Amino acid sequence: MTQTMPLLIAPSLLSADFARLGEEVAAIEQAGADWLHLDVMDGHFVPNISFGPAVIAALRPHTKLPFDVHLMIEPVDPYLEAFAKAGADHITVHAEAGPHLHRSLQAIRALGVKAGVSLCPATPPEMLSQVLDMVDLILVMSVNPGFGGQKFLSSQTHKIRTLRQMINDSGYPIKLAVDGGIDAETAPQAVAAGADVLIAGSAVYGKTDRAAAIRALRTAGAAS
Ligand SMILES: O=C(CO)[C@@H](O)[C@H](O)COP(=O)(O)O
Repeated sequence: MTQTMPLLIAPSLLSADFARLGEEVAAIEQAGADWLHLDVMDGHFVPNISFGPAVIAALRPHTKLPFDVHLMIEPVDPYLEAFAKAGADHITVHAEAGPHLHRSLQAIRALGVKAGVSLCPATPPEMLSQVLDMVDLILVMSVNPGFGGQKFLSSQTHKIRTLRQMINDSGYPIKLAVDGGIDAETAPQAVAAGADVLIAGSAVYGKTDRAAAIRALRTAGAAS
């Protein structure tokens, strides 16, 4: 499939140097990123703990990039307001976290934030058929959530394709993001299947020249 939508690159802060987060955020804007992806992990929904709203609020003055906050936490509803106040532009929740996805999406939009929903590798795309009118972003996990640096699961390309079709059929302007194991080798598969946002941790923050890493992803995506 030829990419006709603008391809957005969202580096994941999870692979940044946590001792220098303010500088790492500013540097990625300079390097040409479109969004900053912030992975929030609770040690319960996923087997890792990252950071919470206080860190996000502290980083907000360091960049004008949209903050794409991915909540891998359960429960999620009690924390939505805190992440909106911290400066999130998008809040993505997991369909598997529950208890009521519809209610969570309503709450995110009521806070004036764009609403996203993410699917783990084992979750079928049809789970989203009843909420397409309520989402601005769908995030397909192409690894099991919890850690950076894992291998891209090619099995997820079929799901990306199905979701692209569902989005096009719906007529809603929903972004389709892919997250996990994205690099210049795997980006073409994700984009060819219909992704228009590439989230990448180690392939950007893991490199010394982040601008070159972002360009490499754009070039790879455009070549799909
Ligand atoms: O949400 C997650 C992991 O749970 C991702 O955002 C990873 O942080 C992506 O890292 P790489 O696979 O690109 O290194």
